[in-house]
Amino acid sequence: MAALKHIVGSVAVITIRNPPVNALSPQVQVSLMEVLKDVTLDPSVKAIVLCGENGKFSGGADIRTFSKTDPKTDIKRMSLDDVNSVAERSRKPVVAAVEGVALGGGLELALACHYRIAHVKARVGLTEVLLGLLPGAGGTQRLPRLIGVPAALDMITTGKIVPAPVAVKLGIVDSVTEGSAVEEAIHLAQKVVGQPLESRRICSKPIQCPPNVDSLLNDAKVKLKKQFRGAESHQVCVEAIRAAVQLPFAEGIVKERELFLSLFNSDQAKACQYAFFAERSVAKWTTPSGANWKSASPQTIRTAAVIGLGTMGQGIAVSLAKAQIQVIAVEQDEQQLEKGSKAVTAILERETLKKQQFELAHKSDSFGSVTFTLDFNALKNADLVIEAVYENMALKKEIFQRLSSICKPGAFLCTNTSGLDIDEIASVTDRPHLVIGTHFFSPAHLMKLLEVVRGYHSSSTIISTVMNLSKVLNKVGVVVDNCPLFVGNRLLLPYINQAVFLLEDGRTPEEVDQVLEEFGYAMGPFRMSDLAGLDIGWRSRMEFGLTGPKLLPGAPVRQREGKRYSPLPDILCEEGRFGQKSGKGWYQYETVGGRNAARDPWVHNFLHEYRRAHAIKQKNVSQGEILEWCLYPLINEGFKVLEDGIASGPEDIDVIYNNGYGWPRHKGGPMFYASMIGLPRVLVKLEEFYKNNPDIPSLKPSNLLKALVKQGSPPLKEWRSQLGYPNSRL
Ligand SMILES: C/C=C(\C)C(=O)SCCNC(=O)CCNC(=O)[C@H](O)C(C)(C)COP(=O)(O)OP(=O)(O)OC[C@H]1O[C@@H](n2cnc3c(N)ncnc32)[C@H](O)[C@@H]1OP(=O)(O)O
Repeated sequence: MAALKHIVGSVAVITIRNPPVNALSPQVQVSLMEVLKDVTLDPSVKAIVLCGENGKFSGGADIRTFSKTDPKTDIKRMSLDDVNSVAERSRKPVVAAVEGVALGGGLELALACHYRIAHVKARVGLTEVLLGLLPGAGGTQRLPRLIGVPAALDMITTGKIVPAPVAVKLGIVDSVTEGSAVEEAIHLAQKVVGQPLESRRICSKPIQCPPNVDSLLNDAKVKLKKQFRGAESHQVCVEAIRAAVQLPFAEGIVKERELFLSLFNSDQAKACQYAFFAERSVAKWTTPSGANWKSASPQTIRTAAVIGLGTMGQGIAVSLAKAQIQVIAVEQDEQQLEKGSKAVTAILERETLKKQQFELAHKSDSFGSVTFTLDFNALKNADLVIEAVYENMALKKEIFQRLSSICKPGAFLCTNTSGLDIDEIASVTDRPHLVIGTHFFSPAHLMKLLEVVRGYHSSSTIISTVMNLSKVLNKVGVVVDNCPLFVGNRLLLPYINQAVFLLEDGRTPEEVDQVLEEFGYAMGPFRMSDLAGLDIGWRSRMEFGLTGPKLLPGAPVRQREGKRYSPLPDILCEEGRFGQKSGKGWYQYETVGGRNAARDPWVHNFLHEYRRAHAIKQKNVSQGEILEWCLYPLINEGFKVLEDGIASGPEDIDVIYNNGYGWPRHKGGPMFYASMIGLPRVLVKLEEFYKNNPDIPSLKPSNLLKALVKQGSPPLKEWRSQLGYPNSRL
């Protein structure tokens, strides 16, 4: 039975049972319906308590069943909404005992109950929008009636999850307990037996609308359009709330259903649900040698050290402190230490304020302490060290040599690098098996992604420890193999190069950015490069002799070793245009460090002169071609990464792109996107591009892509078998 019943006095306690998160699968819904009807008819039962097994109310509808559901028949036959209305119409009081989580359909079920008691650590939210859907079991009609339109609009359109103390202030739950929510709910249920229920039925509540409700909804749509470019579900959620505002409850439910069905089978919903499971699947890492998440023994990190308090080091220190880890932050000179400590303290103060505001000053766990020091010996007690100095192999090796002699045996040594060789760094230590790459993304206290780069000798213990740490830091860790630039930046390189070639061929930064932003990227390649800093790539190209003093004399301006090369980004840097940090790059900014990119006539004039000087003929490229020209080489590199065994599956690449590179989640990730548009199309286009541009090797189609097309383009979940890995569980 998916819903169990036991009787306490005159109270029937119905427990949802579907481990691990008590998802409301169709079977659970049927079972709930039966038990609910049963107890409503049972004269000995005077009140009902609804709870979930193992301290979790419910993680919502069972997402895994969505792809197997035919919306035309299955959803109409039986839906969670039917269960909810039976609970709400019941003449016996129904109390929801919310422990753990009540998310999506879980919260919608709780909203249909007459009372809600939550454990203080419980979290609630209508998260459907993040799955490309809307709360289709009455959530869009009940929540605005319960907590008002503005608060409901915020929660429903963002999928925000709130802790119980916030939920009680908002009016979502009636009270919070530090003890057992089930006991408390039984107690309440007994107390309210016989009391009138009409005022407790949210469906009967009149909706409180602010006078400017129309403009509130319209403004929300504009804001959401900017925040979630191209994503439909956020917009449709607003329309469902508009229905709540304009229509009586029963009609609103009909409209909600209609809007829900318009999203249910969409490609965007499929992409978001794929992204959800892909994130879960990367946690279950495995290495070619057979080490895996199940058999490894992760260690708990209580004290961590950060070396280098530049932008990355600051963010990493804050991230650790926010996770209640004690941090030792080390710098090499007094001035850097003072600058770094001021920055870390300021960010931590802002984060504390945010946390307090969010939790409405409810007592909450404080952050870990951060000790700032110049003394390397202070690292001797650290469980784990993250070196975050700038990208210079010699400097990193010198630090790791010192760490070997200072750190306690067993301490884990991590290097925050975006592409340097982990094995070379590990080779200078006394413990290569305890060395690993941790590629954080800036700002490190906010960005979700952590690329965990295993070296040749990295043990399963360090991999699992860092993967566990990523969860503790509220990040998504993805294990990848060691290769130049790892996974994320390796795919980024051809994408950026292609975008720059477009400038040579006659396009402008604004035109290219617009196409990629309309596709859904948070920022186009030029805006993003300005944000990241153009000097980073420039220094690395100088290091590799592609430009600057190490460049071989006589090298053609637009070629390196016979391959097409654009010196445009180098010239910008030579002009002191490093992006936002210098107030100018591909765009101009209002001030040094400014955020608002504006068209820069200097850049346009410079591009014009450059094309004239090199006699480059302008090409007519459509918006669709700009998109394919930039994205297909990125996807192609993804296939090469899979071929090389650097990422263990397409999901890993997609999770990296969704969480670290601003890829629109509603397009699933680059590999998922390729599977949706069709591998043959990607292959044909790459072949055409490569034929016309044989001097751009990244356009040469990967063998894996060709092999998959030859096999009839199997679904993404079967690609792994081509690589010798077991197929995806998705
Ligand atoms: C219409 C649509 C309606 C009415 C809906 O309700 S849509 C679903 C809305 N619910 C959600 O968006 C919640 C999704 N789940 C989560 O946010 C989290 O899983 C959690 C907070 C519930 C638990 O987090 P955590 O403890 O970290 O565990 P995992 O995330 O690793 O999950 C454990 C396994 O449970 C599977 N899972 C989680 N939620 C669902 C679900 N709603 N349906 C099906 N399966 C779910 C998850 O995939 C993990 O399983 P494995 O992948 O490890 O096998």
